Amino acid sequence: MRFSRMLSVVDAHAEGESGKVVVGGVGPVPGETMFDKRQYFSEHLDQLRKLLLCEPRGAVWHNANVLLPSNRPDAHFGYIILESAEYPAMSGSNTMCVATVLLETGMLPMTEPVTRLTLESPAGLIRIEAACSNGKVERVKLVNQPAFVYYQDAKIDVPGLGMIAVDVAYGGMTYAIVDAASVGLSLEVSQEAALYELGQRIKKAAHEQLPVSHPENPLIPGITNTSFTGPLLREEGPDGEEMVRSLNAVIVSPGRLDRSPCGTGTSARLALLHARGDLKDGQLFRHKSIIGSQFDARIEETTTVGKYGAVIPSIAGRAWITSFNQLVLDPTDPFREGFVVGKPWDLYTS
Ligand SMILES: O=C(O)[C@H]1NCC[C@@H]1O
Repeated sequence: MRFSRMLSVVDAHAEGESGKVVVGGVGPVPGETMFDKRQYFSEHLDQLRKLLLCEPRGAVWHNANVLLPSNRPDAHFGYIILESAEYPAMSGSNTMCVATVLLETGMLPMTEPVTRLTLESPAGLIRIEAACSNGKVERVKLVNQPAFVYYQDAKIDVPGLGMIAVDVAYGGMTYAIVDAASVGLSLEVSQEAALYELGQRIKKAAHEQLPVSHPENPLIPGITNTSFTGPLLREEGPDGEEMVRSLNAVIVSPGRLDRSPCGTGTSARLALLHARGDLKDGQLFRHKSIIGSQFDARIEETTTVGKYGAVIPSIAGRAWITSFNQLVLDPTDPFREGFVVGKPWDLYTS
């Protein structure tokens, strides 16, 4: 059999969120930066995203990352991020999967107890500290690109809900952040259908009523996620200092729960907590997902992005390799771009 496509894929997950890492089979992608390559890929190679993420090879809860050589001398590797309805500039759970796969497969050398590396994401450089022991990456701490708040306590009119208050912040993806209780929701898996449906309705209304544009890159997508948040709890942290703890449930397009606590959503929330004075620089923010997995986050520095005050967040979590696959496309396969049943998987146009 002569296949018309073959991709070498290492499947992984970070705190429960899928993150396939394509380590071979794509070939060179034109573009100077990873953002340039992201643009080229979305315009000329989107069939591969569908092959990886759509049925029968993928599922709506899958994400994929394509490893590429970086043109930056200060980056070990680059990667572009493929999700069900967009090519995000950055992704926390996906970055943890990429770092874990690079080190555990030997594509990059592992040093113990800590390996430091730099990856080029479409959003820019992501510095990584991987805690390693006996060949296992036990924890990935990433320092994200700056996160900032577009709108605080903005009112939007949501069909079927009326006027509600939302915050809008960027942390690598752009989030409408809503207090779950304020719209009658609780952060439990039993509420997933309501979370999906309302999350999609809120993000659409926010996208239409609250214009956003990243000051350094207007091509970065607008609001594509809704983060439903729980209350802030203050208690003694593992280092004896006060930490802040909370829950969140992120609805990723086209409408499903992020299984992880969402690294870019946590980054966006960190910017909001800083703007509200609810979190000190360096203070531990422990963010849990609806399945109970957790990321530990901190404000590493403060900075500005255009006219916005911003924070530089660090996010730490764990990832595991789950399988090694050769994904192939038989030229007689009628679904050369996969298929979806139900919700349209159109790329989100901001
Ligand atoms: O952790 C994150 O940032 C990602 N998780 C799925 C959606 C986001 O890209």
